[in-house]
Amino acid sequence: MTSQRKLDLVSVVTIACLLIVAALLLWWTPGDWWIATPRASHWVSAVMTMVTYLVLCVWIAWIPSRGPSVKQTSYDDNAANSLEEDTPSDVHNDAKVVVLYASQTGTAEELAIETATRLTENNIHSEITAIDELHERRWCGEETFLIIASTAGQGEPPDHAFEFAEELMNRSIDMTSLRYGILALGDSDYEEYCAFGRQINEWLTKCGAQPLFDIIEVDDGDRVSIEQWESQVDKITIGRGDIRETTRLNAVAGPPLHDMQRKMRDSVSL
Ligand SMILES: Cc1cc2nc3c(=O)[nH]c(=O)nc-3n(C[C@H](O)[C@H](O)[C@H](O)COP(=O)(O)O)c2cc1C
Repeated sequence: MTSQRKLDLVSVVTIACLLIVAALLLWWTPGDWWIATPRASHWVSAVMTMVTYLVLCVWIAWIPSRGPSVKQTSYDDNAANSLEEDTPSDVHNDAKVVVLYASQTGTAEELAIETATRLTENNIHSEITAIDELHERRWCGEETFLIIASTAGQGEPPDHAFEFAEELMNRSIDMTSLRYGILALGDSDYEEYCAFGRQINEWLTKCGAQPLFDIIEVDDGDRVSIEQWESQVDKITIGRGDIRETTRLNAVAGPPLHDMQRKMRDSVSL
């Protein structure tokens, strides 16, 4: 329950209690209770009480507009967001992180969901989407992308990202407003180790995007690299505590795979 709801509930309960007390007093006082015209001093104190009450009501109603505002962000108002004084230096003025994934057998997608969950726990807005489903113009916006990309085939992108790699990644786009981090999944047994993640990194660098940290490569699910990624994700902060977290799952992103499913999948891919 939000604090505003709690306040509303307290107000309702208080008013109900006062009404009950008033009814009891009315019932308890027999006969005429308005026995004489009040004295002037009583009128004065009654008027002062009323004025004080009204002033208090106006003051309480005014408090929320002075307090910290809840920032609602949308893609269109990113430019309007301004750096706060307490914003850490490696952090951006965008209150949302877009988690992109390219995945053949689900590991990158699963890690994307975990990353978005982590961001949500850190009170950061996030959005998950497959890398090829993001609208083209988003790549030149003032955004922050966390990209988790695996390599398939012989150094190729996963199937769903094939066209994206062929079309968009061959274009030069102005990405100077974009900040990004990449987690490249691969297996050093393959000649083209983490090739697709590296290609994305190269493309973004060429287009002028700003890396938040060096590309992190994960060799066959290496836990240490994933923990390194998690600690980088934790460093992404907006420096404000008043932003409500929302995670939009644009993609057909099911729940994270259970260990058993993962083991089965790994044994299939071996
Ligand atoms: C058929 C196949 C081909 C792969 N080719 C490569 C490759 O060329 N380079 C590489 O670094 N890893 C390669 N890998 C390893 C995957 O990138 C790695 O297992 C990754 O974690 C899979 O992530 P995903 O489930 O999101 O697709 C390959 C894996 C499979 C099953």
